[in-house]
Amino acid sequence: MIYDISQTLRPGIPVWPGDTDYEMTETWEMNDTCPVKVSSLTLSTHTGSHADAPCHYTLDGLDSASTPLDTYLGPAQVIDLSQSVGALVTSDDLSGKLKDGVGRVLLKLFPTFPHDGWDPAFPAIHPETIDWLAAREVKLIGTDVPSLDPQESKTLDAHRRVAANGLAILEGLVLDAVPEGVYELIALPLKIEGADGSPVRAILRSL
Ligand SMILES: Nc1ccccc1C(=O)C[C@H](N)C(=O)O
Ligand SMILES: [Zn+2]
Ligand SMILES: [Zn+2]
Repeated sequence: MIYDISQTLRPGIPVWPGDTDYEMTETWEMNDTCPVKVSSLTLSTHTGSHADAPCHYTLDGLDSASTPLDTYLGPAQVIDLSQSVGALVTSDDLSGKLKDGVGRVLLKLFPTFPHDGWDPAFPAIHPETIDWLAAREVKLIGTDVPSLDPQESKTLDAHRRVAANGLAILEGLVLDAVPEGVYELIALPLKIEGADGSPVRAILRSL
């Protein structure tokens, strides 16, 4: 079975406060003299379900065109913390839940994904949790919230620990319909030179 865990990119999709609104413009219209329809897109690199690139949070970090592809392909464990999580996910929240050797963890923190709204107080990840996951061979952390750090964070402590441990990040996933378990994750960033992030079409395939 395939679970589509991607937000729909559409006019009005909620974006980070102050960031670029999503817009699609028709540049060619199909008609009697024009055989094609062609559009152009304006959007933030962090719109919807996306992969952060290291250069988003680290000076001289890799861009979306350079991040290793295999990180975004392979076994991933979905863990639902939405009924118990506080402001920050701690390793206590994950203790006893992490299956050995899966390598990718997708954390469901929203009880229901807010498709039409923005929750500025979304749960985030305690920086020590990143070190705890990295110590257990996790190389990708994904979540349904729009950032690993709280919205008001200026120090991006969780992102800093991701950089220190060389993990990959997926944010803005939609996990409402996915039962907890291990799946095959496919969520490749676009090959955009210089980009600090990229929308992904994220899916989970039953193993
Ligand atoms: N668009 C922004 C503008 C300014 C600061 C953060 C954002 C974010 O979108 C957060 C991002 N998704 C992150 O990786 O944490
Ligand atoms: Zn992001
Ligand atoms: Zn991020």
